Amino acid sequence: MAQPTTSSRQNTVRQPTPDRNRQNAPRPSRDNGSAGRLREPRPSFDWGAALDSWFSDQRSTLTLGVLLMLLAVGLFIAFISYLITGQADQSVVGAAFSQPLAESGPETRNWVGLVGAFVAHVFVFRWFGVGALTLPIIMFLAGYKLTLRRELLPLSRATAGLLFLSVWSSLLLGYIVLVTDSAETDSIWCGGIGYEFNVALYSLFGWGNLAFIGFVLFLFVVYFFDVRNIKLPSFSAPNLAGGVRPKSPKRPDDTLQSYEESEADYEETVPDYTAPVDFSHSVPVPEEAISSPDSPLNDAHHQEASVPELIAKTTGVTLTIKNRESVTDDPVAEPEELGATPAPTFEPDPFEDDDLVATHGLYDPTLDLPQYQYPTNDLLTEYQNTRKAQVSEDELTANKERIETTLRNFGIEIDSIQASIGPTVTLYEIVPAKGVRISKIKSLEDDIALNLSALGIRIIAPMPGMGTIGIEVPNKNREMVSMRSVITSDIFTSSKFDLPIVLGKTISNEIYVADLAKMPHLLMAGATGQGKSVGLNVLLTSLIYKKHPSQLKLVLVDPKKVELTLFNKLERHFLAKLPDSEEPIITDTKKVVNTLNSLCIEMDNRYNLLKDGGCRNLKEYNAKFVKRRLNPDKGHRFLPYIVLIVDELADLMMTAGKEVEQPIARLAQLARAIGIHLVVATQRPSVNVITGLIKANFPARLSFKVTSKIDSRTILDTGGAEQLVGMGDMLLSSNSDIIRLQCPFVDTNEIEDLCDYVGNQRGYDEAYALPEFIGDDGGQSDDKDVDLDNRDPMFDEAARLIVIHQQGSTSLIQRKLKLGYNRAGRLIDQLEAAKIVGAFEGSKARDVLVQDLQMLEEILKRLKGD
Ligand SMILES: Nc1ncnc2c1ncn2[C@@H]1O[C@H](COP(=O)(O)OP(=O)(O)OP(=O)(O)O)[C@@H](O)[C@H]1O
Repeated sequence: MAQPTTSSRQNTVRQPTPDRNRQNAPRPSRDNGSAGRLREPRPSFDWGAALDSWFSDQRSTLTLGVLLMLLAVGLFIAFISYLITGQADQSVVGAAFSQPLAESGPETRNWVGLVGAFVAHVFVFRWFGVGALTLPIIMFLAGYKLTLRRELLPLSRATAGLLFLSVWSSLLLGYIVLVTDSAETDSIWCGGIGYEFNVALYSLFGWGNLAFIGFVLFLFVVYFFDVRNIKLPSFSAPNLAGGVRPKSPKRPDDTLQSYEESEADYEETVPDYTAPVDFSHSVPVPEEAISSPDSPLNDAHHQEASVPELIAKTTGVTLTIKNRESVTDDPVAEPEELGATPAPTFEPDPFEDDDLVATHGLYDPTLDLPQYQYPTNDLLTEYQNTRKAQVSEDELTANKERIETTLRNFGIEIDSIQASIGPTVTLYEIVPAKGVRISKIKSLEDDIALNLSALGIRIIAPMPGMGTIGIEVPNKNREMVSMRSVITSDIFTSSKFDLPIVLGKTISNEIYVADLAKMPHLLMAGATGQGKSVGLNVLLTSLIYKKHPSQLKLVLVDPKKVELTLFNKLERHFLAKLPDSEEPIITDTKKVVNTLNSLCIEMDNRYNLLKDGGCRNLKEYNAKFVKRRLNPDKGHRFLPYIVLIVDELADLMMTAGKEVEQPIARLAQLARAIGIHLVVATQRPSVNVITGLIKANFPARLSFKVTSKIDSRTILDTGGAEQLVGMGDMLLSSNSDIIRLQCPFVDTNEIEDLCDYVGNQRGYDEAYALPEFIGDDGGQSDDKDVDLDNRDPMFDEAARLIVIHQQGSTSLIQRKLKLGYNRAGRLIDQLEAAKIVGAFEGSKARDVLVQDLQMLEEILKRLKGD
């Protein structure tokens, strides 16, 4: 049987507290076994946390951001002014310290007064010359980022570049001023740094100074632009007549994400193949059009272009397109021009091109919703008077004496006993006298509990890694661990886990944060009213506080129909659902089965994507996608984590049995690598609910108080959970370690505020769509009477898309044409009726019945003629 332990494990972090670390030890004295006084370590002010919380407050960042931008504008004006009027101001600045300010002020000619003149004198005259102008630019960029939470330019890169420019321009201008002997009049342009540098070295190297300055520039270019990424052939971009490009895209980073952007207008212009293009509109191009070595399309960037753009490039026909909606109406889309063979894949993948990162920067999924604000701490209640467990010295002494007496009555002598007070229980650690067998103490568990007349005694014999025995005794007055106290803790805020969940406080008051991604699934049990729902809310709250909606999707299954309803409001941010379902939270058993199967399809799809991308797991895959190494036109996309929460497995197992068990087990077995994680809760941890198949695939298990030792064994493989004291008191078992935790408390009104806060922000158009899954009974498409005379306006475009991709999938239409599920579904029905795609075949994509665009155009013409 697994030995209980309180040791930490790989995927958890605990707040180091003095007593667990045995350094500052706020423990009772060991002398005579008498109760010691528990001393609190003196709290020291935590600057890091204070700064963090200051920066997480939007008011602070807004104030600082606006201030920085105002300062930047002021400085910029002051510097420009100094470059014009600086000669005159130099004497004023020089005299500023020797004469009253009232006299210096009016003499200043700088547009920003004496202060402007003074600051400019230092930065421009003393230091960088005209290069000082970069400083206000950097400040402005930083202020803009703080204010609007988005970047005008990548800040760190721009800062590095601009700082280099300021120093380098100073050096170069310093050289020019020196060799032209114009320091009297022009040293203001180069500043003191550049001039003094050149003066110091000129006598030694002469014109070698210039060579040095040139070399510095060379070094900068080599490293800043990382020449390894520059592919020489791409320097000579093909110069084709005609083409389209987006009119001044707002941000390069936005090329792959346009959820919040309106469609850009397009104008006829000189082709610019390096300009970012919205991938969501792009489709692959027939191979012939690309594979030819002298094809203008044989370049990484060209894959990003849309069909008409590509046609324009291949044929030389120039399109004038105001809006992409009109693309398919354009008569130039002659299929012959494109070549007849549809070949949706490219080999080798021209996307393997670092230039994309150099041009667009790294892909940032959070730019899907750039204005998204993470929830603030004040949404959670700060409970007063509940901060510390109240265990009096009398209680400690009494318990110690009773433990000692009880043990002595059974003939067990002890050397010492000491206590650590936790939020719910106090741990008495006993060092038994030499020769006492530990199994003897363990066997007396019930007798000791009886003598201490307290529920919830748990004996840990021996304490792992120590020669001691632990006895946990519940406190008379327990501490309520508020959600706010754990969410705002350093350990949680600074956690770098992929899916950090804060599970509560340990016996030694350490905050316990685990990584759901490493668990990788969690099975939760607990009799009714013991804190399971609160536990699930805590878990969800942790994730929502830490994750951006683009990084995490939740699938919520709630057969009880009441527990998770509040999370409805997160539909367009965090929730994922089946495309045809109305409700984002799944309550109906049939739908649950479909959802689980749909997740299995998502899992298979993700595995295929990983295989295509040559990655072993989600992290590697996303990292590669972020570096723009995976081509979105080949179906690659940033994959958010998916967390499936099932509140009440028992209900489902009773009604659907195997239908539920199998997909859950399959997901639990395979889904960890592709970022799908399961949290399954049940009131009834009996073997027909937590079957062997399910249990075997959930290594991490959490138990609130259960009603019997058998239940405890079912969930934890050991007793103990029946002795918990309720209200969030729980045991976590993972990798055969068992640890007792007090779950934080989060109330429904806090959840409501949190969901309102997130839900009221701008979100995606709809919930994250899981793949279609239709069970044996078919389920959808009740009326198949499709009227082809009444075709959707996007019919032609959808047909071309399907034929070019040779993939009859609704989600392809949805994604590429940016349509809702229902409309895409109607389109696919119409395409089926027009015999362009085949019939629905369960989870497989439909067959495409039309082989090439030429055939398709004939069908379309016929349809129009009818
Ligand atoms: N971590 C906690 N700290 C303090 N009190 C708690 C905690 N968790 C639960 N409680 C108390 O226990 C009550 C019941 O908790 P909860 O609703 O989570 O139980 P449950 O196990 O989900 O019950 P059911 O299965 O019937 O829904 C809460 O209303 C709250 O008063």
